[in-house]
Amino acid sequence: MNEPLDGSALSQYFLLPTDASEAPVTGIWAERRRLASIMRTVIEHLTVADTPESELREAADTLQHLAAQLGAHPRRRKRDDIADTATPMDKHALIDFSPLIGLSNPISPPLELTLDGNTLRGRLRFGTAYEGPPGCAHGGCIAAVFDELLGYAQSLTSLPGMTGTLTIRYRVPTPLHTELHCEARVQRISGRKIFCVGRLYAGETLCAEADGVFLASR
Ligand SMILES: CCCCCCCCCC(=O)SCCNC(=O)CCNC(=O)[C@H](O)C(C)(C)COP(=O)(O)OP(=O)(O)OC[C@H]1O[C@@H](n2cnc3c(N)ncnc32)[C@H](O)[C@@H]1OP(=O)(O)O
Repeated sequence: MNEPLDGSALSQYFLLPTDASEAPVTGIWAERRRLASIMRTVIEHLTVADTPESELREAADTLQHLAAQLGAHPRRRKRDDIADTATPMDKHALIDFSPLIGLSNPISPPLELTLDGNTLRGRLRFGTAYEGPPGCAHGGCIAAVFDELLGYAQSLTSLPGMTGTLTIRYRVPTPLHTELHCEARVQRISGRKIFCVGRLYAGETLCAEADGVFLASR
């Protein structure tokens, strides 16, 4: 059974977290994002800079102090995030810690998503921390981007499921420190199975393609 998908209908299900049309985030989430952004820069410097031992020691001591300070607070419950999403200013909260798109998660590249009709579009840049072959992105990191991208595309159907199978075809090496763009869409739905396809480009160059089968919840 194939079901047609209507982009305008899909867009109302999900607020994309990094959509440029969204109002700026302020307060605690803005500070979380700022901290994550600075941490990304620290990671980049750690992986590329020829830093002297004394400065590395000083940086580690400083971060150790910060880690103890941040760790002194009680853990937030996931439910707090979900409750936050009920307020207009905190609607990003549910996905802000995603490892791929989360602006409050320093391990995210981050991948920026926007919905364009039935196509989900993404932009990202891999830093040195994502290196696989010299100068190129790690294949596992590329797969993770596709899992998120296709995963979001299937979520927009309002039949959100989990990744069952993700197949990647790596066409050419994906460069680091380069603006990349990607796209995904739902190809068809058959029972609980949602079939998605996606592509990743550096400029006009097709770097990788993905096919994903997602299984909607019973
Ligand atoms: C807020 C939203 C934001 C989303 C963005 C983030 C996206 C991130 C997505 C993820 O990373 S999800 C995490 C990675 N995935 C997993 O951990 C899934 C682990 N696997 C499972 O939980 C189950 O194996 C799964 C739900 C995928 C399937 O189990 P079921 O018991 O529901 O499947 P079942 O055995 O009933 O089979 C139903 C149909 O699906 C087929 N099928 C089962 N497993 C499959 C599979 N793995 N791949 C493809 N097809 C599969 C199966 O052949 C069958 O086809 P037919 O109906 O035609 O007979």
